Amino acid sequence: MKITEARVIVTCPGRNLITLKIVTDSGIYGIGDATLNGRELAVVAYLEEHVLPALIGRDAHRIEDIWQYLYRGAYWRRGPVTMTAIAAVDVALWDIKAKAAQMPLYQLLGGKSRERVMVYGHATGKDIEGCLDEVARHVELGYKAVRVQCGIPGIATTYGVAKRSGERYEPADSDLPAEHVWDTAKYLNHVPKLFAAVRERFGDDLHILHDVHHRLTPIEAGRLGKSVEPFNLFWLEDCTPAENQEAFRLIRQHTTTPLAVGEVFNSIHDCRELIQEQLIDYIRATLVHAGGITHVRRIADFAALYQVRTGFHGATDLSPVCMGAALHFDTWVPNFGIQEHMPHDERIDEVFPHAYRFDDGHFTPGKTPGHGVDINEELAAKYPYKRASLPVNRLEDGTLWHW
Ligand SMILES: O=C(O)[C@@H](O)[C@@H](O)[C@H](O)[C@H](O)CO
Ligand SMILES: [Mg+2]
Repeated sequence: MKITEARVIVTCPGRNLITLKIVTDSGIYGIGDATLNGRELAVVAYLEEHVLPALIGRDAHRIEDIWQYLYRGAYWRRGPVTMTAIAAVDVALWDIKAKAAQMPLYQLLGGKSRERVMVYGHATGKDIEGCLDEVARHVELGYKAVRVQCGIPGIATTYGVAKRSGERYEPADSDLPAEHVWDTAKYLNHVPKLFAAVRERFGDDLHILHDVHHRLTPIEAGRLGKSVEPFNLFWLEDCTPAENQEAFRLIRQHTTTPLAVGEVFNSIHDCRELIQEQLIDYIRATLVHAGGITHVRRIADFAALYQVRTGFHGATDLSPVCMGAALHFDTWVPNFGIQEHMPHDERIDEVFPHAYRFDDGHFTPGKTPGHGVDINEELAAKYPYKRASLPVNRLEDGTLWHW
């Protein structure tokens, strides 16, 4: 089955999303997500200049060989741009192979390990009360797990909180980076009160998750983890920047609060020690940014050896193509933990018709051959690209901090 065409589709139905479409001489085509929030056109250039011309004429069934060709053959290995480009090709080829086999992708991976996939939603609020109302709405919708984020008194803008209540949270909200201000002390004094209020109102069974978004030092993360142990969080996410994997040894010495890391990782080398030393409990690296199914399957299998479970990133800046493929992966992977779910804007759902369905706090991926997601190219063309940048973050004294 020869690759005859490979093209990138750039669209912005409410936010920029990049899709790769690979067409074969059998008429079967596959699509992959190539979206890297705030750096979209870098991936487009990488694909169009350095990858797609080399794909034409290759056998679409040789997924592993093409992956190795694009990884080892790049010379300049790893990095978010390279691995997102490779991921888009990889997921499109797995989509093709599953369609050719006339089976849903999870069957090709090894069949179902579960009937449905537990997801967590995002409850945010300008203050604790506002967040509690959003938790109540998610519980009403059937979610068994909710990520809670709220504004911090004395800090103007906080990660994860929409500008206006009820609005969708979109971090890439300006042409050039907006400047946010942060104060760790105010955050550490306030956020345990949020978890206490959630437990008080919703009891012990609701899974509570929280994203620190890389902002603490290791000892501050240890202090926070210890202070919130009474609230039995499902996980504390990105509690400190994880380039230095050893930093998590210090955190682990101080707390049993489960730790999740990895949405910014793009290869197994970013998380090998974290997994091997059991410094984390959930690995978040997902298909679109970590080299696709072929590589993330290696990460998941390695994590299984150390009882680390998957907890894929699933923000709205990852397209329905990534969500669809991830849900098939989640349905198969034996060491599944949880899947992040932020509902996409209706315009995005129209551009990307999909087979996955939400019910009672869980998703099912659908049974259509492939990953079950398509793209309406005519509709996609109606939404031209518009540059959007992620914010930067400064401490109150002006120090450039982690966003
Ligand atoms: O856990 C998450 O979903 C967040 O960390 C993301 O919203 C992240 O900020 C965005 O994906 C960045 O583009
Ligand atoms: Mg996160």
